[in-house]
Amino acid sequence: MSHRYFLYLKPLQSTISLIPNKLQQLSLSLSYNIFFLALKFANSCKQNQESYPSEPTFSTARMFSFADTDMFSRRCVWVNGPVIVGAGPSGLAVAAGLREQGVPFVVLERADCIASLWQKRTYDRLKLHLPKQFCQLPKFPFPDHYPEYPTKRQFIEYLESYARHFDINPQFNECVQSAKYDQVCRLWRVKTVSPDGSEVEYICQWLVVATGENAERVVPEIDGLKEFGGEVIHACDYKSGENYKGKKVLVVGCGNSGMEVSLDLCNHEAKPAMVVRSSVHVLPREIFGKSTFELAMFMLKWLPLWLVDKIMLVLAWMILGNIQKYGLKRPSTGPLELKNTQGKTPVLDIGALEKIRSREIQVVPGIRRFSCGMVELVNGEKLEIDSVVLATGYRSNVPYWLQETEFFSKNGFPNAPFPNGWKGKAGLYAVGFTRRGLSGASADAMKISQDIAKVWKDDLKQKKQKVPTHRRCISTF
Ligand SMILES: NC(=O)C1=CN([C@@H]2O[C@H](COP(=O)(O)OP(=O)(O)OC[C@H]3O[C@@H](n4cnc5c(N)ncnc54)[C@H](OP(=O)(O)O)[C@@H]3O)[C@@H](O)[C@H]2O)C=CC1
Ligand SMILES: O=C(O)C(=O)Cc1c[nH]c2ccccc12
Repeated sequence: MSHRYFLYLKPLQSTISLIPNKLQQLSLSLSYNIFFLALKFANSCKQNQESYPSEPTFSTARMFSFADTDMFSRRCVWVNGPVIVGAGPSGLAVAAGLREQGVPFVVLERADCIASLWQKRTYDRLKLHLPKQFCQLPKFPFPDHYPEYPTKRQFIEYLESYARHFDINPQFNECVQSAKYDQVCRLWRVKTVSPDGSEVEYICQWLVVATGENAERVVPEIDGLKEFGGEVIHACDYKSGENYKGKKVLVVGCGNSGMEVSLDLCNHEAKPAMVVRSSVHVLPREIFGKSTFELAMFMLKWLPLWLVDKIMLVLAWMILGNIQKYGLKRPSTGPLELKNTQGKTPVLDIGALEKIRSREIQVVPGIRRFSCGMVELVNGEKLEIDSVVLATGYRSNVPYWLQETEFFSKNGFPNAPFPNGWKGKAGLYAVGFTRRGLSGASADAMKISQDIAKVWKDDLKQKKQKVPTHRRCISTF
């Protein structure tokens, strides 16, 4: 189906690659002409879209490949529609919305599969900890038989079927190195590199950043970690506790990852100690049989955030008791306000607290330094340990590749506070950076696909109108 739209100008490329080196320099000036010719060509094809009667509703983005300026080493691809960077839930949701509205697109993905965070960087026993209705993407619900909290496998299968349903076929193994807006041609230039070293430049009118809040692991520098000598992994490489039986494992961090890794280690008869260096909100996953998250969202419809926070804390205290005595100090800011202001997710307890109470998970304060086979804590206590799991969180990687400083801040999140962080200038969009989980990503995705589709359709209408006018002109002569 896509063949008709992929026009690789092979003859041009091979002709040029035969030109000797000196002449290649000369032809650089020509290449801009080639570029604009290609743009014109692409635009005229867009204009003639209605002349393809058999065009499927699910059309692939038309891409025109031609020789590029960089000594012709990099293939250049014109994308007649948006480029979406990232094939996680956010990127897929935008792609689905565009597909529904007949807007072509290209999805670029550095990994060799969709949703690589879920497929490759999560542990085996992971379950979504929000109920399924908050985790499904637009226009395609979870299968009815899915449980309230789908497993990682079920979620991945859902995403695979989502991509299949909307005929989304990302360009895998293409890692975006840089993206910048070209003021001259008023288009985005997105450069990718593949594992074999081949490079491609995509040129497009719209750029959708869907690389996520968790694109890179955070690995803190801790004194003496190099001298430790034992195994040190990040939580994203932790699959299960089966190889840790009987081992003393230091889990650094007490977010949802730290808690769930510690719990999994316990369930595999390992001996975890979990570092809590500051404070943490722990809430039960359910209150009186109802999801805590759902309850909070419901209350937020009627009550101010500070009051919902107070109610949540009273309920948490009633159900969990005083957790301070186990070393789990609560932050002075309420759980929802903390999530909103600092992006720090409260822990939704799925059993770790029980293991903390029974001392199967030991809670320890911050780390002073590591030494051979040992860790020294800030209270001076020394522990012998076999392994370390760094559950120290994730960060966005946008500043490393997007050459733009107005819309995105240095931390890789949009500057504008929710709900304004989805749309920048010059066709730039961000999806899945609202710190509101998958439902936040879905809401962004719907706004973005509608916004782009509107311009796309207006453009098309204008061009359609131009054609008959032109014909009329001819007929009067
Ligand atoms: N089942 C599910 O749905 C799951 C969802 N998640 C989600 O994934 C996201 C990421 O969670 P997570 O990986 O836990 O990351 P978080 O960023 O939530 O937590 C990182 C933790 O590491 C601690 N930390 C960082 N550096 C150090 C250090 N040098 N010494 C000691 N502690 C340190 C932080 O402490 P401090 O607060 O003091 O900085 C914090 O407790 C969250 O949104 C979470 O909800 C995660 C796991 C499971
Ligand atoms: O998992 C995340 O990162 C989310 O943003 C969603 C989320 C999980 N648990 C929560 C508790 C309060 C607010 C949002 C979340």
